Amino acid sequence: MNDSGDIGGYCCRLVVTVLFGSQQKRQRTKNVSPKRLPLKMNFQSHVDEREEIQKVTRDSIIDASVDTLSSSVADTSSITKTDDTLTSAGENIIPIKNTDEAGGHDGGMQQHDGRVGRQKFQNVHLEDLIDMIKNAENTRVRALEDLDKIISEKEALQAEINALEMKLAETDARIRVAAQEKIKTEERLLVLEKEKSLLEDAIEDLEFRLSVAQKDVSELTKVKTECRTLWEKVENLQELLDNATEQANQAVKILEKNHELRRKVEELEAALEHVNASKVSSNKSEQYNERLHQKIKLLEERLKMSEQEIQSHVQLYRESVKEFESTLNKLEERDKREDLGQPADDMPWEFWSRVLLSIDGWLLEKKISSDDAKLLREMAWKRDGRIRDTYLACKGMHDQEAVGMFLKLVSSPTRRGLNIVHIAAEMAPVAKVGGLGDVVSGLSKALQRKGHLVEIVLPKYDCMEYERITDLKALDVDIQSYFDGQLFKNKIWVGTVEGLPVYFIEPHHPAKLFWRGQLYGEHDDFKRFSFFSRAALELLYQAGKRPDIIHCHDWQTAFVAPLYWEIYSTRGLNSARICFTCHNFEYQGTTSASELSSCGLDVHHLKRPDRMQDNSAHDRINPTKGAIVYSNIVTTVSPTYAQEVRTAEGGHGLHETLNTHAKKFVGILNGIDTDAWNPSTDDFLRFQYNADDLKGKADNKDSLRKLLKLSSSEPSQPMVGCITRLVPQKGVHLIRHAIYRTLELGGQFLLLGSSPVPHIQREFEGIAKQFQSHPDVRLLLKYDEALSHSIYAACDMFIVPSIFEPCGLTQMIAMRYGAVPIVRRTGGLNDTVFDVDDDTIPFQYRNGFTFLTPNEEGLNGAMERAFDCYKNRSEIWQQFVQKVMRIDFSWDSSAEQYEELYQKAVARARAAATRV
Ligand SMILES: Nc1ncnc2c1ncn2[C@@H]1O[C@H](COP(=O)(O)OP(=O)(O)O)[C@@H](O)[C@H]1O
Repeated sequence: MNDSGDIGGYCCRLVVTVLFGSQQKRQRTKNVSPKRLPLKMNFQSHVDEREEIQKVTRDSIIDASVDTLSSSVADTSSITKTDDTLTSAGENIIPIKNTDEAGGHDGGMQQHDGRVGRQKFQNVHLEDLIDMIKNAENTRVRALEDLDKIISEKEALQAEINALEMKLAETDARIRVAAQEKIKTEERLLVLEKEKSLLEDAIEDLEFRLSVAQKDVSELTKVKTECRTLWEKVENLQELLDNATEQANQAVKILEKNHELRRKVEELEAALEHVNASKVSSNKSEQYNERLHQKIKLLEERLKMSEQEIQSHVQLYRESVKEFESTLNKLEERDKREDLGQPADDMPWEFWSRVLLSIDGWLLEKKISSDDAKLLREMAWKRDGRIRDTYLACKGMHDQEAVGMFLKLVSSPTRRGLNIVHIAAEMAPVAKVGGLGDVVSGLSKALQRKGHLVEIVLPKYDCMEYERITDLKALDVDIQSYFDGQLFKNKIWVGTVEGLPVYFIEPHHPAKLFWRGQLYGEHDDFKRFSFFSRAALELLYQAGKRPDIIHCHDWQTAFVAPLYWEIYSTRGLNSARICFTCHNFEYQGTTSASELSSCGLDVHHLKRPDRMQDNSAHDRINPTKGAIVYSNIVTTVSPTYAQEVRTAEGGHGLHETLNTHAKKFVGILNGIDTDAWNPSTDDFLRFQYNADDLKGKADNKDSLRKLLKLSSSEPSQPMVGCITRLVPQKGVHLIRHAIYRTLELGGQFLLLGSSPVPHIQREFEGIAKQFQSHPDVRLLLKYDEALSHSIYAACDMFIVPSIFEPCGLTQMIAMRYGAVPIVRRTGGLNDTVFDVDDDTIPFQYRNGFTFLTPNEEGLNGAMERAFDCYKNRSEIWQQFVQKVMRIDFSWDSSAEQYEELYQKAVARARAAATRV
């Protein structure tokens, strides 16, 4: 068993050796690239290889069998030697026995190999031999079977290789096709690029045509706008014509009066003659005679004056008619051209050259001034449509007439918007104490929207809201202005506030005039603001500005009016007309006369009853009075207040002055800045809301209650608000009473305000302390813009119980935020709030609760009616809230009235200039 097993093991090793060798070869074959070996050669090598393997295997087996047989036969006792013998049968067989032993016997074994084999062979039994041969034969058969398997595997691999080579060939072919296609694609690409560049050219061409078309459209729009402007002009002129007709009627009346006067003179002369004839020589008759002469003289003077007046009316009338006709002519011309569809810039260059030559000709012939010629030339260079229209309209006219038409282009009041400069001490939101600040910015914004150039000059206070000024910067220039006999430097800062251009003046004055931590209330306010007024005019003068209107406000800048006419107009700053608005006649800025000279005004010249002397204290001067006397337009902030101040009770001593200047005095109701005061966009509010959706209002009320630690147990508990300066004018005793009355009526009360009057401030501090942890009352004695917005939004009712009120803004703001006003019927309150129960007022205008008598009973009545409606007729109240929120309190219509006043003043000035 052992022997056969050994031989079997040997044969197995042999097969393993053969397989191993063949596998190595297979691996080598696999690694050969089919590309490098041609297909035929490859196949041949496999055949050869197969034969070689079969041969080698056969030989090896036979040799091995014989050798093994020999060695087995030679030494059956010593099986260990078999391994040494086997080593010589094949290089690939690994000896199992110790190699040292094997090595030691190597040489000797080879020498006597055959001899020993034969000896062994003779000793072997035949049966064993046959078994061995059989075994060897079996092994050989198995080896051959394995070989066949290997060969068939190899063939399969070869087939795979062949298939891969086929695929490779196919891929090569595809690559070739693809290369050809690539060439074709490149050709197509070239064609497409050509097409693209053609398309680009076409697009460029189209864009060019589009831009031309857009230009045409914009020209058309321009023409339309101009047409609209011209129609507006016609309307204006129609108005002028109406005015002029009225003036003419007046002139006729004056003429009639004149006739009457002349008749009387004649009668008197006749009487005189009669007296002379009767030769009465008594003293009495002489005196009578004298008086008659004086009367005649007086009457003749009056006659002369009224004739002059008539002349000026007639002159104005003629000018208006002429202007009207010329505008009409222009319009007709334009209409004709527009009918022909002529575009605005369609005039050939030849045309513009002719226009320029005409202007030059008139200049050389001294028919127009060089300034006018410059302006007209500039218009012609710019191919201005107006100069083209005028030129066309002048065809066939005499030179004189044509020149007149052209000059109107450079002096026409409707030629452009006005340049309006406000000089003021306040401007919301950067420097605001009260309504004045709101008016300056609100009116300016509205005028700016109407196309006017509006600029504002303010002092540069240290305590301004600087973060509300955009692009604030100091100019690299100092403006020197006169004060107290010397020149002081002023640094000029510029920046925009609410989109308006603002100049801030910072005086380099040792008294640090505007570094006081507050706008007003300083002991030297007169000095501070007279300095500022002068510096502001100096700025306009040195900047070479030619404003049409300089608008000054309240006594702080009232000095501007006399300074302008007494000093600056004679220096050349004379293009403007002065408008003065008094926001409150209670504050007039009177002071001892000597102080006036500091700003350069001549006290002796001005301290006169008809100029700046105060009407009650004759040793004092009154800047407000000075502005009334020296301004071309004087306004106040509501029609009712304008009436009130013309009475002895309401005029604060200026009623006579106002009556003397009644012709130029008018009350125009303030508006409110509806952008700044808008509950649907107000950033100060936690919840925005509008008339159609009032939920936000209730939410604001709730949130403010929590903020101020007021009771919020009853959401519908009415809240009454009041935001005000605490000064006697505002009815402080009624405000105080309203707090208690509100509690009695079951409401909550909120007061935001502070007082410049120490005893009032103290009194309210006491009340605030009393209610400091009350669930229904809170007094906030400070100025707080953000909080004011929250209070307007949270309140259901708002009280303004003023003793007098020039206009009042808080009632209008309150209504815009849905708080129903309870006000005293005075001044602007009378013009803005109409009682719900007043049958004399059309229903649609009724918007609040009013009372007339400024006492507790009066206020109680209005408050009780308001509470009753709120509590018992909630649906009506809701509608009421929506109604007041929708009222238009914008500046639009008020700005229009100012605009009209400005235009008329400017037109009068120009008419006067042409007469001169
Ligand atoms: N304490 C305050 N905090 C915030 N704003 C106030 C305060 N007092 C008044 N205002 C605001 O000042 C303006 C008052 O204008 P107005 O009613 O014309 O009164 P006046 O100009 O007489 O002070 C309003 O815009 C009001 O909201």
